[in-house]
Amino acid sequence: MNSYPLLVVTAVTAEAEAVRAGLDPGDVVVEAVGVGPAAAAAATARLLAGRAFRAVVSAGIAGGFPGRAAVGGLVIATRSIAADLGAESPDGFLPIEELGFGTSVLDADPQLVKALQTALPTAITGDVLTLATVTGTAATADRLAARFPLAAAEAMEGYGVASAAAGAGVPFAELRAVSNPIGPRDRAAWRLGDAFAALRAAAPALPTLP
Ligand SMILES: O=C(O)c1cccc(C(=O)CC[C@H]2O[C@@H](n3cnc4c(=O)[nH]cnc43)[C@H](O)[C@@H]2O)c1
Repeated sequence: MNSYPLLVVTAVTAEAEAVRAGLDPGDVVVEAVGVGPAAAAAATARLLAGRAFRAVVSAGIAGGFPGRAAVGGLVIATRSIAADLGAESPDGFLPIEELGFGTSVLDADPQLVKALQTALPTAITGDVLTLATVTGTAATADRLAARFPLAAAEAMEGYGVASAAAGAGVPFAELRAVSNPIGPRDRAAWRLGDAFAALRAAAPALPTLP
């Protein structure tokens, strides 16, 4: 492990506070960087340009694919995938790879994934989708589940944070606590308290990351 601090970025302050509540002061730098991939990428790039960090973790709450990730549970990303980066066509969605403009898939650092798995043995591991629009219908949920058979969760920042990390040459990981099932929008049913409690309980694993 190098001596630089770990950077943990969340979307909103409530997520950052849940992570900080599980840490000793000074263990890790935790910053809220905004909602969505663009805000997350821009703010993370700025943070990485201003100070040396040994790694960056995108952390926060997420939707879980029913039958793959339970509400209140944790998901460690193997890959962060920009699921809506591409083009629609009459024959279905065309990812950016098929348009010839780069990649929609960014791998998490294998050493960070392994360290998170060791420290958080009850967490599940899978792909985490990044979307600019929260899924709110059964049809979209089913379509995403079929397109991404290894996806356990969706959130709005991971791919943006991963892009900034790749640009800075810093290892990246994503850790999510599931607040709601992915499907028909029912904001009142989001279990924010359970997800924040899971984030807080997971936080002591963060300073152990290489
Ligand atoms: O309403 C509140 O009190 C509140 C407190 C803290 C956070 C929120 C958010 O809405 C956070 C937005 C954040 O959550 C991720 N997220 C959660 N569920 C999903 C989902 O089903 N699909 C996509 N993203 C989800 C996302 O990363 C947002 O940045 C509210």
